[in-house]
Amino acid sequence: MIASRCIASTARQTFTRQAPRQIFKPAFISVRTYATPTPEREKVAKFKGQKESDGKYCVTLIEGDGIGPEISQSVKDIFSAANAPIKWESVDVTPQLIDGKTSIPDAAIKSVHKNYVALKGPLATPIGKGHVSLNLTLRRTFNLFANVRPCKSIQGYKTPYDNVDTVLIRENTEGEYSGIEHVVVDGVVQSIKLITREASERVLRYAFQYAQDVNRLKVRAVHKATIMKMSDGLFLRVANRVAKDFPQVEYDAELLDNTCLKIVTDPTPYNDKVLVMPNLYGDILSDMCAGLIGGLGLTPSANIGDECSIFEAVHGSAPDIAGKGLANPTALLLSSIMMLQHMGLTEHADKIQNAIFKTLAQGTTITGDLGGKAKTHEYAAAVISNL
Ligand SMILES: NC(=O)C1=CN([C@@H]2O[C@H](COP(=O)(O)OP(=O)(O)OC[C@H]3O[C@@H](n4cnc5c(N)ncnc54)[C@H](O)[C@@H]3O)[C@@H](O)[C@H]2O)C=CC1
Ligand SMILES: O=C(O)CCC(=O)C(=O)O
Ligand SMILES: [Mg+2]
Repeated sequence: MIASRCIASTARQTFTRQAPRQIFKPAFISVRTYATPTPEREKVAKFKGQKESDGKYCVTLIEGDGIGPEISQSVKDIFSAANAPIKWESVDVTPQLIDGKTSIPDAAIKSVHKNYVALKGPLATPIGKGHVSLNLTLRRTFNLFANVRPCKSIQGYKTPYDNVDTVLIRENTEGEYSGIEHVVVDGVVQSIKLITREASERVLRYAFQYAQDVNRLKVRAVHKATIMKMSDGLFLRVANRVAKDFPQVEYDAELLDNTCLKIVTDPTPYNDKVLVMPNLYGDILSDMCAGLIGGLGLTPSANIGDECSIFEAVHGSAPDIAGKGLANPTALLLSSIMMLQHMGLTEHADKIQNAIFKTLAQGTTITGDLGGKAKTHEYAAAVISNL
């Protein structure tokens, strides 16, 4: 049911050659390099939310499962200490199964539509309970077609590579995540990877526009069209065609397995590129890039749509450490920085971001995943003291 709804809604969309209306402008990956607005960046639409009478913006908060509430609390505490003009509107997204279809409660949908932005903790996907991934459902419900996943080395935290600076843009609504699976006969199942020209074009245009917008003028499409000749073949053909509309952006393509090999051997050549790819490849590669800089506790992401956007960490609900105060809230915090930047609240973004990086560089109050002993709330308190 979900899959057919997705196909139908994709088909209804009018194909457009214009740039997507909202381009996320990343402070996290670019605070020094891209601080100056350029005419190109002025062209993109601004965040549509309005300040309320108390001078604050209302943002939907989905705390999530597992470690979600703990790391969300850190964000709330730090935002409050930093006097960030944000008012949180917590919503429940416990999935409802109606006629075999996973749906988000209406109140949550209304809240995100009203506020245009949401911050989201991780959501566990129940296995074997009839639900498709709630994350995927959210991305489809709000048509969040591009998932921007930057990954940058943290000063003071030593990893095999000192200078990682990757940006990955993942198609976020279809591909291997379409959820179209069925049993052919007992012992034989089929899972369909759905690729459409419309969704491919939409994310590819976004990637090229993004590259141009942040002056990172190389786009590389990552694919496996040698094997998935029709599906990845279509994605690649669309990439080749869209590239022609962005002559100032250098473009090439690379096979996924080769990208994996090269990026873990030496990530440096990827520091000037925007990687764009179908859904599953982006899911896997983004965890791999997180591994290059110290793990999933550090990597943020932005799910971008034309109407609204949801910011979340790359990681999941971490059931192995949930409820123990061991989680690193940095990934969700950096996602909230991306959100502030998206909303044009750059001063608050910079202030909180600097405190996070200072705390990590000091290295005295860091969480266990980074080799420290601090509990989640102790790390948050250290960030607050560095504000
Ligand atoms: N966007 C989302 O909401 C995502 C949800 N999930 C869901 O999360 C659940 C658990 O998935 P897993 O495969 O265990 O992946 P996971 O990302 O939750 O955890 C993988 C490993 O990284 C560690 N880790 C993750 N975040 C951390 C943090 N902030 N601080 C310290 N350590 C951290 C965990 O302890 C675990 O050892 C599943 O139900 C999955 O479907 C998975 C990925 C993304
Ligand atoms: O929805 C899920 O269960 C997993 C999602 C995921 O891995 C991701 O967003 O990176
Ligand atoms: Mg993932």
